[in-house]
Amino acid sequence: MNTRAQHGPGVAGPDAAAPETAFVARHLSKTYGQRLVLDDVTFAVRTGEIHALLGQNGSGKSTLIKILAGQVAPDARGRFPSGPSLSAGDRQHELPVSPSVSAALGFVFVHQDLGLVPTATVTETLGLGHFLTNRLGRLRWKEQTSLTKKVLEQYQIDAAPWALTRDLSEVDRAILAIVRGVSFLRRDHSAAKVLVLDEPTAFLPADVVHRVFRILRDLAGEGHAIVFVSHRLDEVFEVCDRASILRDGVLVGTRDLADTAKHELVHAILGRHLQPTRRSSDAHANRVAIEVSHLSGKRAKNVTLSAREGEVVGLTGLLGSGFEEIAYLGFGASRGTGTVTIGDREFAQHKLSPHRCIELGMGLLPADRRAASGVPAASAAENLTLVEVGQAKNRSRVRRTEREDAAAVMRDAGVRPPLAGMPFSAFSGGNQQKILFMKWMSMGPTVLWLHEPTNGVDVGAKESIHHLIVRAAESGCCVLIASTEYEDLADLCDRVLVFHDGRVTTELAGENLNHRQLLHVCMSAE
Ligand SMILES: Nc1ncnc2c1ncn2[C@@H]1O[C@H](COP(=O)(O)OP(=O)(O)OP(=O)(O)O)[C@@H](O)[C@H]1O
Repeated sequence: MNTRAQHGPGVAGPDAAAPETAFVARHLSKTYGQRLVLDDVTFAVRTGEIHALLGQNGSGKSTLIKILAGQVAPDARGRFPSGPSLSAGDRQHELPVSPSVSAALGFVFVHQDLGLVPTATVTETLGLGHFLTNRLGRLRWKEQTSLTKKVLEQYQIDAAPWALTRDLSEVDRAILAIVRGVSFLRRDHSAAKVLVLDEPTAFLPADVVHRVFRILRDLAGEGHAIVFVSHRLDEVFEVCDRASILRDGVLVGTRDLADTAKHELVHAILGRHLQPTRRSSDAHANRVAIEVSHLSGKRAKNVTLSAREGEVVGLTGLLGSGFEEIAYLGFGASRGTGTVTIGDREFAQHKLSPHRCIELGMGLLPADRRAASGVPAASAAENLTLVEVGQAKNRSRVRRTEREDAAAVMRDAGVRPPLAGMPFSAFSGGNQQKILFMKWMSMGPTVLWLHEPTNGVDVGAKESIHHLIVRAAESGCCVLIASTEYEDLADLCDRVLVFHDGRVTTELAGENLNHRQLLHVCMSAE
């Protein structure tokens, strides 16, 4: 193992002049109000490596990246006498730098929010900063468009060059942002040497993730450096060479991943080991909680399935295979055909509405928690009691419940901080998800649909959400999880239904249910 990367916080990293060092950021501290969110971090990355930057939600990863990008100024002095600096190649700058100096030092960023202009076309997005022009400075649109077409083909993006980025699917927007970053590095005479990707795979299905990884490996092979932020540790082990770990703003170590086990990495991130969530259930003896028959929608075709009280059932497949639609059809949140039976009451799908489903004891936690689930400006307590408010005749009773119970519920679910009056938007993604989960649990549901319940949440929050799911099932709730997180499905579910082309083609349970088998079945269906 190379000891140069093993420095802790505050210890000078490798010499910037060493040939294999892509950049070193030294003595980064950042205080917001009274809170120190980065504490004298020194972060070094080599050329030709894919370097993971890991840590729980709120550990300081994005702040560090924004300092590199020139979007956030670090504190002038940390606990050490020398101020913050950034060295890349043979250039060294005191921090803060402006975004243009960051670019001149060779940094290219794909931020968490992707940074695409919604009203820009695909061609404008890819061409920005290096449009083809003639000798008079006029744009050569025809050539630019055919260049865009080639890039779209090369990276298998399903879009027209003139399409607006806001009209692309979430997946295509994410790939477009990554490809734009990559094309900066590959451009002739480009100064760009370091690609920084802040959670690029959060919304990407497994097959697309592998496509992105191939691109990243090629870039690293060409001598570029890549910083990769992710909460998905399997992906980190698959594509990264080394990992630096932030815990509460402190860089607790840099590890060579070939010499590190997953549990060691988890321990470094959390400062403790995970509690296992695998469970055994005997739900097969329980009553059927929900039955859907011949359900069809935009993608789902004639799907029939049933699940029992206390059972955890996974629905999976490649993105677009139809599994992700069932939750919304079953909850009456999108239109289709077929029937849904809850208890002994059968409903035509087109007669279902979310309001009716809630009355019947169903809940749905959608994947897009910000836009489709939580109310950002409302407090945690208000979000927690939203279902009750919708159903209640007496609003003042609800307000009392809100005041009295919210903090206790939040503590019980491990929400940090358990401040009932804090706006929902101020919580990290993982804590938002715990609040929304508890919102549904407060009505004692018989059936709970979850769509990608741990998307973008850190390894600790994921553990808490898994425990909440297990607890819900143990209390008799039937939980149906639509997800492409194969390892989680294998850990949590009694059985998993795999979709292909809108239909359930395989059911895995017992010994056959493990993440490798799930991945294999999903990919081979393709
Ligand atoms: N502009 C800001 N003002 C006040 N506090 C901030 C600001 N930006 C970030 N923070 C706080 O700084 C801490 C670190 O945030 P940061 O976004 O860097 O974490 P992160 O590790 O990237 O988290 P995630 O994995 O959720 O993206 C958090 O507690 C966050 O609430």
